[in-house]
Amino acid sequence: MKKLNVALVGFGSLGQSFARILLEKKEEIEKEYETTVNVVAITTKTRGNLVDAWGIDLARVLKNVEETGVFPNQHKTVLHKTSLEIAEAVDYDVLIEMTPLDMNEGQVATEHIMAALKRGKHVICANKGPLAWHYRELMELADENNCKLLFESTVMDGAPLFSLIRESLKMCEITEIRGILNSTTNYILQGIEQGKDMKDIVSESKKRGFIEANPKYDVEGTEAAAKLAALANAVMDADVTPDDVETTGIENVTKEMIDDAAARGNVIKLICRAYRKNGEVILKVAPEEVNKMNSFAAVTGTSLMVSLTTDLMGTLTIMTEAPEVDQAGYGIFSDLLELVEELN
Ligand SMILES: NC(=O)C1=CN([C@@H]2O[C@H](COP(=O)(O)OP(=O)(O)OC[C@H]3O[C@@H](n4cnc5c(N)ncnc54)[C@H](OP(=O)(O)O)[C@@H]3O)[C@@H](O)[C@H]2O)C=CC1
Ligand SMILES: N[C@@H](CC=O)C(=O)O
Repeated sequence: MKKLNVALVGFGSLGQSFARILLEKKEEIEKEYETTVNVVAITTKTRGNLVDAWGIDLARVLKNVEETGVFPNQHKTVLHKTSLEIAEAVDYDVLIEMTPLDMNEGQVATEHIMAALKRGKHVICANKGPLAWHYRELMELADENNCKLLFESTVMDGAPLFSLIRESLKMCEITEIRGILNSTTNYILQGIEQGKDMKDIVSESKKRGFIEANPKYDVEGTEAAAKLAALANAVMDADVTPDDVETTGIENVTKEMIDDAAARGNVIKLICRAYRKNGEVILKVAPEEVNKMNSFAAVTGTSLMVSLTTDLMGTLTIMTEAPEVDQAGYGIFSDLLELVEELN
């Protein structure tokens, strides 16, 4: 049986969701790929870190964290080491980056990823910040060190967006992107329409785990801008950052505006757009009125949709219906399976 050692950097909603999927499918991976996936490190900001070269008892850790919020004391808790030190020193094969989005140039996540790639370790990244600010640099570093940097869950949660483009749109040039890329704002807009209070919607989104650690990033459109920049860098060969995205959030959208739009046969959606103009990639995130007959109007709740306009395959639209954090967990799991297959 081969062994794949994994380090989880961040163990919040997404880290725990991925851990549950890994536990559920562990035996199936062993049967199908003759590979056992071992979690050898889990790091957090405030709960300390776990490191165990023999493999952490993930079921026990999950149970403890779910029930008490802290790690079980049977495991060695390494309090003195930061995530970066662990990324630099622990013996793992794959680092999975799941710390919160930070609009300060995607740090500290970018440092975690660089530390891993420099050591020749593969990386799965759920945090869009590093790709939004440092995509080219990170891909070059991965190439130089013969490593993979995969990031399926950064945009559209676990929907196969990047893998579809990679595997099934070969040699297609993507000339335009139009999407609803942020679940939280889509959910909030629907809540406002139903007369709910913004504070209640935000606290429900927290419980369900899809809102950012800093909810302002969702509401003010910056999370969507980071996703759009990451997507444009990865699939349009752009070299942009979220600072290049003209961004307006939904903080000023009122029930009156939504009702007025409805009277005109429209709904308000936070729309992300990227397109080429005179060789430059233009990026915009803003609330727009969308006709009720348009497919984007049917994207309700946490659902997401992206339309890719291509030179060879026309326009292709992908939608993920009512995703929750577990669909993002699956995005990480699918990246992990790609690595398991590759290393087999
Ligand atoms: N939730 C979702 O539906 C989705 C999330 N994502 C992305 O995945 C990432 C994680 O999201 P989510 O799990 O919801 O976030 P959470 O806020 O629930 O969890 C973040 C985790 O990262 C830890 N952390 C924070 N700062 C550091 C640091 N400097 N070093 C090490 N660990 C740190 C936190 O520690 P502590 O436990 O001490 O707080 C926590 O364990 C984000 O970038 C998000 O944008 C992507 C797709 C969907
Ligand atoms: N906060 C994000 C979570 C996924 O990336 C969203 O609401 O879409």
